[in-house]
Amino acid sequence: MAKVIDGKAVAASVVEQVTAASAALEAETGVRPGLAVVIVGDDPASHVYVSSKSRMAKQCGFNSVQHTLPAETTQDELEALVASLNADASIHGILVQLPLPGHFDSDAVIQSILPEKDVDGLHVVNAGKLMTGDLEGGLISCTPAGAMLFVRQTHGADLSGLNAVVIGRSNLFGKPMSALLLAANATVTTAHSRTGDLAGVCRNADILVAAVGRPQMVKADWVKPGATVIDVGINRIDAPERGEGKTRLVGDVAFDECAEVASTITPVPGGVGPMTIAMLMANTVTAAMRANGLKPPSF
Ligand SMILES: Nc1nc(=O)c2c([nH]1)NC[C@@H]1CN(c3ccc(C(=O)N[C@@H](CCC(=O)O)C(=O)O)cc3)C=[N+]21
Repeated sequence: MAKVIDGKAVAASVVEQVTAASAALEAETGVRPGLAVVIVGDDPASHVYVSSKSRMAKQCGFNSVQHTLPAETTQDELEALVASLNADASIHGILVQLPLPGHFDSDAVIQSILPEKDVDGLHVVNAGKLMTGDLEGGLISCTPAGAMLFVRQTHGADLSGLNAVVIGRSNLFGKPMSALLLAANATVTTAHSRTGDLAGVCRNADILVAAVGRPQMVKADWVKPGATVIDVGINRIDAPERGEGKTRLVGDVAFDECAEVASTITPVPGGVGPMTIAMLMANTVTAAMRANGLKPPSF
């Protein structure tokens, strides 16, 4: 049976470091890190995530502000809000919760955020810094940054000689994850829905990262014996065994069977999810310290 990574515990230790850095910033400059979270529309799942982000921000000692806009908000109105947050010196991090309702040009909204306040790491400037190996100068997308912390805890900082396979190629996760693994000297394959013999490709992986959005798709015979398996999927499926109409969260990995083959594996829930929020806090304190001429710790 594989070692199961406790994402909540690792996230708690990151949050502890963030809280200390935030207190040090405030003691030295009188400035509290400011995080603005913008949510448009009334998707209930999004509201759950946003409230846990606000709660965690307060726990870190941040000034946390939430802007809740109606679903009918226009592109111009949303970009005007971002512009006012860009100009607000008390705000160091801006997160626009995705997905936005269908009538928005999400990319235009994201690119309107100042790169130094883009705590999601989605601005082309931040994506470009990551792709060109400048890991210290920009802000890195929270979920891959969190997944990478698990990888470092398991394998150390140098992945020389190890094969890593990332299933998924989104700008939010797959591409930055592949870039981080490559920067750590892994030999990286970015697999996706059009990959041939996906199972065979995955069986080569010493580090297998699944971000496909298909419940329990990765099976035991896709996993190299002794591999590290990181599950980035969050899928809600029916759970009639829990009672009529009940659901539960599962990842993209068939956990029980893969845990028999892997040496280390992350659970869902309690794996990458809590780390995403912790790394958002880390990016916010990083942005606030840089804005005030201090060198942030490395997380
Ligand atoms: N601009 C933007 N940035 C994001 O980072 C972003 C976003 N939009 N939109 C939605 C997704 C999703 N996301 C999650 C964060 C934490 C958990 C999390 O903590 N999950 C818990 C379970 C939570 C539950 O029980 O529902 C866990 O995995 O243990 C999940 C999902 C951030 N996202």
